[in-house]
Amino acid sequence: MSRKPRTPTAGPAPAAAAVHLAAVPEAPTLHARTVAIEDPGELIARLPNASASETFSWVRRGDGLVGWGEALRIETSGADRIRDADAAWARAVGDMRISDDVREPGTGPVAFGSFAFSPDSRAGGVLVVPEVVLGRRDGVAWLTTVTPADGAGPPLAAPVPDPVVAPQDVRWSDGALDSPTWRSAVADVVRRIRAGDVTKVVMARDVVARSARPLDVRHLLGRLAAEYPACWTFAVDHLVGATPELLVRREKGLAACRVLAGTIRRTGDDADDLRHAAELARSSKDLEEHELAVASLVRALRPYCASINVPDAPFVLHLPNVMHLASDVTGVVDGALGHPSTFPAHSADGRGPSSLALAAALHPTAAVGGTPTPTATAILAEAERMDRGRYAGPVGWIGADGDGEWGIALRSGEISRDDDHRIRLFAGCGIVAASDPDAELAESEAKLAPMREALAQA
Ligand SMILES: C=C(O[C@@H]1C=C(C(=O)O)C=C[C@H]1O)C(=O)O
Repeated sequence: MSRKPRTPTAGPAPAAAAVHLAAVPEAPTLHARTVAIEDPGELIARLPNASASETFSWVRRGDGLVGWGEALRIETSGADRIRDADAAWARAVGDMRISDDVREPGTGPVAFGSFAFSPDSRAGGVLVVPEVVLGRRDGVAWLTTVTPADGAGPPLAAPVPDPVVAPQDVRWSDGALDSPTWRSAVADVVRRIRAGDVTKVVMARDVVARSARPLDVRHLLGRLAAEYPACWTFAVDHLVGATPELLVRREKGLAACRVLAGTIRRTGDDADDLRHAAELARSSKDLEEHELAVASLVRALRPYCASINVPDAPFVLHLPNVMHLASDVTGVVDGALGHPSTFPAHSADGRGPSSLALAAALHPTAAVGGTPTPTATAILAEAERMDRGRYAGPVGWIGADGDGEWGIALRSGEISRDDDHRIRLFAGCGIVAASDPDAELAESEAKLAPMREALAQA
């Protein structure tokens, strides 16, 4: 983990504070203030034109959070990247002055975060507290500002944003592997599964897009939120996407996870799609893949929960591009089970680990790694021949009491830090003994569709 003071930007924004595990005496105390506001309209439409590293979103069906600017940044790396960030956040909120008139999940200071899939990735992990957060939930709207306690901060009103810029002349190129090479890598993995080395391996691929104009995160967010309202449309530190999969939400002592595994493509014909949905719900290949994913999630969640509810059978989640087998698993988080809260000051009742500590315990799930996890992740790292970066890692937000929501960063892309015209998109598929490499290539294309379409000009 490293301290990273923000590079100063123009305008009246306050200087960013930095934090690490030890006390940082020179860092200014931050003041987080939340006030109720009139309905701001579409949250994403209120984002100003900030850089990709200072634009934040976590929006579903119009509710959620958007943020901009950077008041505090926590960077981590290695195997403990998620737990270290959780501990640093607990300390940071302990040092803040907080005034919160609204007291809903997502009010008070929040940190948006994203973490690399692999402990070995150079992408590490990050939590950023924006200078301004705009939120809405069930008809209640609020604005939070985070400023040095002794300084003047941004005004307590959302700015009028400037026009969104669409991409132009987008050119596509291969990522680490071209399609035929990825297809044969999948065929090799199928052979290893049939030989009994492993049961399931999730194989991902990347493609690269370059726009003649710099990419405007708000364009991508707007398109994704409009087309995929059932997904969580996110932006954190250059990573942008709309994921249908919830790694874990923790709210008032209850954990909720949405596990997806088992996929078919949409045809565009409703009657055909309904027939395919029924086939998906009966397909032994997909049901087996799904059961593996649910069982591994439940195994990882059990040590933290007094009770867990697992549905008897999955439902079919219909998205515009694909349909998935889905299970919503819930659990009552219990701090008395030997995993006390990381937030003692905020959870004196011992309500157990924070949302981020739970994310650390659950990542990587079988849905994005495979089964058994250690063998599967070793095989995928070798077979994919790329660093996944933050794709398929936890992405979401955490509040001052440790509650928060963490999705799995799927259906997403990472805007290059060196070239804001360039974005790398990712998609993966669960490979089992019965997998057909051609069908998996087509499935990966269907999973790339949301981001490919969001990059379209008009
Ligand atoms: C890995 C991805 O998706 C995952 C794999 C799925 C599958 O193989 O059926 C379904 C949903 C996700 O858990 C992706 O979208 O990149």
